[in-house]
Amino acid sequence: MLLDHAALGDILGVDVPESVTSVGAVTHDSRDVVPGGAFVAIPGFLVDGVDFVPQALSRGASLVVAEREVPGVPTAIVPDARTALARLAVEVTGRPSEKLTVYGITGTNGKTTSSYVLHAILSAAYGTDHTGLMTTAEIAVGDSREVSERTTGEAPIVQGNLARMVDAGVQHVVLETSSHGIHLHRVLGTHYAAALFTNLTRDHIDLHGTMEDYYLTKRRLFEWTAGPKLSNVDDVYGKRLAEEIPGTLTFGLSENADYRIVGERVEGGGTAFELQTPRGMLELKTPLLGDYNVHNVAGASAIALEMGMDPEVLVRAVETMDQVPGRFERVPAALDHGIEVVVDYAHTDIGLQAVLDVARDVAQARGADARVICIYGAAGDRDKAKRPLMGQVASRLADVGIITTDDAYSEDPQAIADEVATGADLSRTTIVLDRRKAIELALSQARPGDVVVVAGKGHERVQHLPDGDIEFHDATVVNELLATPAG
Ligand SMILES: CC(=O)N[C@H]1[C@@H](OP(=O)(O)OP(=O)(O)OC[C@H]2O[C@@H](n3ccc(=O)[nH]c3=O)[C@H](O)[C@@H]2O)O[C@H](CO)[C@@H](O)[C@@H]1O[C@H](C)C(=O)N[C@@H](C)C(=O)N[C@H](CCC(=O)O)C(=O)O
Ligand SMILES: Nc1ncnc2c1ncn2[C@@H]1O[C@H](COP(=O)(O)OP(=O)(O)OP(=O)(O)O)[C@@H](O)[C@H]1O
Repeated sequence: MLLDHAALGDILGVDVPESVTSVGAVTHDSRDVVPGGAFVAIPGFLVDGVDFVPQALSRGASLVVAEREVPGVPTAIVPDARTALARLAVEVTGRPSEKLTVYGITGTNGKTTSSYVLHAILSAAYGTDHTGLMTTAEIAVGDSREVSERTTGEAPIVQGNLARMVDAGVQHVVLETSSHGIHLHRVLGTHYAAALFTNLTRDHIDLHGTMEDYYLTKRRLFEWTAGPKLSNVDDVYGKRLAEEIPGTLTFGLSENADYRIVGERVEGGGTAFELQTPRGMLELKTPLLGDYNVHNVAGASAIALEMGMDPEVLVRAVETMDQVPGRFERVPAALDHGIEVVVDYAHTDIGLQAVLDVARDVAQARGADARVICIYGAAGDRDKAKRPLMGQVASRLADVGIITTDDAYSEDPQAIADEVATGADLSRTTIVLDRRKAIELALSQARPGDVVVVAGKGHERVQHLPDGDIEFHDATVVNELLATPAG
């Protein structure tokens, strides 16, 4: 949509240089500028967007927006560049969220999984071609899927994707909404029809400073949402959210939950439970395993029901949904070899504990001698405190541990592995830095019945190493190795 000079002044609330007649696109990245588009210079954490104004102009930017004067360049000077970016992105794409039903999902854990459950329910009700998804793992615009780069992209990405969805005839969209997304105004101006809160545990303190700020940031999604709001009452912050935001309903194990989980049990390779709803009881079965996934399924179901979903359609959708990419993703080909191989995104001690608890249940169901073999590692340039804790958890919950390289970024993979190993039981742990070789070792050691957990990278397709990025997708590598005759 073309924004003229007057519209630009209204949107930005500041003087726009006289020379600017109109703008047809907006970006915060000089490399993505198109002729006639606006470039918004964000003062980043590492570099300042203003440094890239010359490149933006050389690519044909018709408007520069920044928080300070850019010498020699007519600039719209705004108090907050990210707010300006979001406002321009919403308007230039024609306010797409107002033409869609957008479901926002936030929380520390379970956002992606809950998003996939809700997407499966919506797809069953309205058709995959009328349903969209934006998550850490994938972006789905109707039937077309692409790999996602971020949980919640910058405003031009979010609004651009929503606009693509409108053009493609999508009506219902699940938008995984991170606290970065809210704090950095990536979703500002997005019209949410419904909101779901999964839980809140310690994370992202580098961005928020305190848990209180982290919570209040997530709470804003609920302040923006006029329609149905669901919160996990079993979580301390979820309970608080329901108390603080009028009209918020709850789900969980608690007796007082509006949507109450009862009778959870492992059944037919998946999980079954009853959901007591304000309008009667639903018998739900899901292929997903693990206590936490019962909460994810319950929350997604509750929000869908509050939005008027047919319960029968919902029950069928939950039962037949596909695996979530990289979240306890079972590799089918492994079963032909008598073993179970699971790829999971767990990249913290807490995540590792959750996945290994479920893996242990699966192993026990496969036989008294079945072992859990865990391949894991910690990322570089990130929280170092978790490294020995990951070693401890893996040694406590797995029979065999193989420490390997995750995304090392600029750090030495051997040094990271050594730090992880300080927490591990070295009598049952090997370090194999090459991730492919580590997986190969685990598969060669696995005996019939064993469960192999490949933790850390989940759906991701690139490994970031000090020498550069390489293509690496755990499930693909597992399949390749399983297809290679042992030699
Ligand atoms: C810590 C953090 O949030 N960093 C964000 C920040 O990066 P930065 O300050 O280092 O800045 P920069 O990207 O180097 O550059 C500053 C500006 O110059 C621009 N630039 C840069 C280079 C160039 O050639 N031309 C150009 O115009 C950039 O587009 C940017 O606008 O500003 C960038 C642009 O807006 C963001 O992309 C970047 O997110 C980074 C990539 C990131 O990974 N963020 C993570 C932590 C994140 O957002 N995670 C949450 C989910 C977390 C979860 O739920 O677990 C998410 O929603 O994904
Ligand atoms: N409801 C939940 N409560 C606690 N832990 C969970 C829950 N759901 C998932 N997990 C754990 O968190 C991991 C990541 O799950 P998921 O990707 O759904 O969460 P997320 O919030 O989207 O995180 P990310 O944005 O990092 O992908 C899972 O592998 C599992 O170990």
